[in-house]
Amino acid sequence: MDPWLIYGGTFDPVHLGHLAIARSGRDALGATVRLMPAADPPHRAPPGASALHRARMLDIAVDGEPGMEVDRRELERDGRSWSVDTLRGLRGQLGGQRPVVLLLGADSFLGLPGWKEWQALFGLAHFMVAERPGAGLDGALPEALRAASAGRWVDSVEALRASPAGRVLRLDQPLHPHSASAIRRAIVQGGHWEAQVPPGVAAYIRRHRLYGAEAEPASRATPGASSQQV
Ligand SMILES: Nc1ncnc2c1ncn2[C@@H]1O[C@H](COP(=O)(O)OP(=O)(O)OP(=O)(O)O)[C@@H](O)[C@H]1O
Ligand SMILES: O=C(O)c1ccc[n+]([C@@H]2O[C@H](COP(=O)([O-])O)[C@@H](O)[C@H]2O)c1
Repeated sequence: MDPWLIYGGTFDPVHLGHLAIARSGRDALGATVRLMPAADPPHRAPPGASALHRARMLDIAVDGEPGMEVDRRELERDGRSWSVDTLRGLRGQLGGQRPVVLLLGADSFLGLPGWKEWQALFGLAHFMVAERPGAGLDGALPEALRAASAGRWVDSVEALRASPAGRVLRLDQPLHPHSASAIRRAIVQGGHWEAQVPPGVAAYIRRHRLYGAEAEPASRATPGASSQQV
């Protein structure tokens, strides 16, 4: 059965690192990747942009990307966006046999023991983990996670296809330096940030003055150019 690949995040804002690992996950698994913005993300400060803006930026980012979709299921229910609730809902929709793969960064995976009902997650989905600068997997697992993931590590996507849940795969991909908090900081401080997000997302951030961004200076606007209005 074709795996269901889901990539949850705050995406505040979506950046090129997100898109790169979404593409890697999609290509490795040969499955559509569904980027799922959290409405009310647990374990972090409230996002700088509303869920509506974050989802629209994702729409812009995936536009024209084959095999990439935005999944709004966490925006369509009330309350905090606990992953265990999301995955149980997904299981209700897909049944128990279809492989479900949760794509996430290594920093998120290392924090798994802090997630709601985290041990139950292994019964609901596989994990595909993307390392990032400062968050590798070698020797870094907290003891509870090391114990819970022992015997679950696999080294090929075929093993993810072969069962519904419970395996962990390190995604083979180059490291990407981008981070949403660094981008938000650069916007506030007047630093360079636009090249770290897709051009349409940069335009959207300026148009809506998100994160304290200034509207694009008139001198840089191209007369007659039609930027995509979303
Ligand atoms: N450059 C990256 N490489 C690998 N994984 C990443 C990268 N950026 C984000 N991720 C992962 O994508 C998921 C969603 O990330 P999130 O939306 O929180 O962005 P972020 O850049 O980590 O944001 P922040 O800097 O605000 O924490 C998380 O699992 C995170 O670990
Ligand atoms: O369910 C939880 O307890 C939980 C705790 C922390 C993070 N998550 C999920 O992990 C994904 C990445 O989170 P973040 O904060 O790095 O954007 C996103 O889908 C969150 O909802 C989920």
